[in-house]
Amino acid sequence: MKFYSYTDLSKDKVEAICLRQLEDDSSILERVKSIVTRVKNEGDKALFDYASQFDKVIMNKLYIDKEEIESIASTIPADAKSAIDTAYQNIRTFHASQANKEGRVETMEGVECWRETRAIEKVGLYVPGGSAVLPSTFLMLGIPALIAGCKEIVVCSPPQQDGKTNCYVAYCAVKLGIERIYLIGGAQAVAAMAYGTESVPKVYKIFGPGNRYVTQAKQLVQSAAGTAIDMPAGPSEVLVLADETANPSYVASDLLAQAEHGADSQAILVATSRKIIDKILERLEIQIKELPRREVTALAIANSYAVLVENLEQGMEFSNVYAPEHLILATEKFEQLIPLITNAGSVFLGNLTPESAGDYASGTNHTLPTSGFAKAYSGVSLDSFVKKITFQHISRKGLENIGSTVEILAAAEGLDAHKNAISIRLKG
Ligand SMILES: NC(=O)c1ccc[n+]([C@@H]2O[C@H](COP(=O)([O-])OP(=O)(O)OC[C@H]3O[C@@H](n4cnc5c(N)ncnc54)[C@H](O)[C@@H]3O)[C@@H](O)[C@H]2O)c1
Ligand SMILES: N[C@H](CO)Cc1c[nH]c[nH+]1
Ligand SMILES: [Zn+2]
Repeated sequence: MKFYSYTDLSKDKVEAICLRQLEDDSSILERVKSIVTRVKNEGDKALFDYASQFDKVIMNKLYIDKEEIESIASTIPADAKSAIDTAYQNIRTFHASQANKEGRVETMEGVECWRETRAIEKVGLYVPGGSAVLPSTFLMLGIPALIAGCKEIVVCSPPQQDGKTNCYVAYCAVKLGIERIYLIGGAQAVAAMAYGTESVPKVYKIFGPGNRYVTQAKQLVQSAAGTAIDMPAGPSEVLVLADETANPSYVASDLLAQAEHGADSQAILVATSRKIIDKILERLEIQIKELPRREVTALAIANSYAVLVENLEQGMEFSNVYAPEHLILATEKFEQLIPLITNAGSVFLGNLTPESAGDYASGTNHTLPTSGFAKAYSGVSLDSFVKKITFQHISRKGLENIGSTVEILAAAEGLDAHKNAISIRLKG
């Protein structure tokens, strides 16, 4: 892990180390463009070919239906079933609490404005399944989609070696009432949902995290096909801000938890003394040896760094520039830092709140902006699955009250037809 001392870094250098761009980003874009174009032009045929090329599976059908889903789901071990049930309940409770009805507002006497919520009718959910299959993501996307009332929910997830999905994903589908899973992964899944193919329905908005192919494809179809996306939710990352009250073993475990997602993940340690950094890295070296995914985890750690800061406030200053997907405040003084947070996807407070709890089961959503997009995007929530439509109603009294304001502003813009739409009513 590289090391920096914050006070020695220029502003430009801080910006530079916060960039998540990797060397081959432009080649990923070219590859994704060609995949998306082929799916758009050739539909299912391209999907079958890509399954064989990237997922190493020969598929004779691009999906599994209710009966097969139920049969796969029935093989789930009892403890996993009950863990999914608990996670489902917590995620449902938290997301259901986000459904706030707004009232009507009278901005002037007789001028009433309000918003009504409507579900996005057709949504596409991407459940990652490359280096690890993530049924937890299925819950994170499926539950708010159901609460919102989305009518058509299309689900894509890469085929596993047997050309199917696993029992955990299948059980999530049963719980969510999803009757078809498309076994398609990567950029080709995103393209299929954006343009539609013979088998895959076209959707209005695509949700879900994924590797750099998936994330790049979502950004591409947003501009090329006009498909909305939740946000760029790419390779996982965490920034841990630690002081002398942190537990080094806990911090090491949190850094490794995100690093194990993939070689392009990042785990950033920001600490108030060199001694704390050394202790945490010592623990990390011990823990990593025990991990089954230690090789890929080590690559992510090599792509990560530690930053020495003078105090927690300076640590927050750095964190806000980095804008982490996950921010862990490994300090007993977390309360005083909350007001200083301006950019982060999801925040974990204190020494007993591991980020893994949010990944699976506490209730918050784990689909979050990465690569600095937390500066402008929120993570997935119930809001992501709905549109807020504005309404207004103006009475005769309201027209009299607002009329001249609109007429004068329309005249100022030289738009007489706008002005007339008021004048004609005032006269009538
Ligand atoms: N930001 C978030 O909210 C969040 C949440 C969960 C997971 N994640 C991230 O999601 C990612 C999941 O990645 P994954 O790879 O395990 O699964 P994935 O499902 O995102 O990608 C697998 C697919 O990538 C495609 N692919 C693989 N190699 C390719 C190549 N060389 N060219 C073109 N396409 C290729 C294949 O089609 C394959 O099906 C991880 O980076 C993880 O950190 C992020
Ligand atoms: N940490 C991921 C979000 O970046 C979510 C996840 C799913 N499974 C385990 N972790
Ligand atoms: Zn995770």
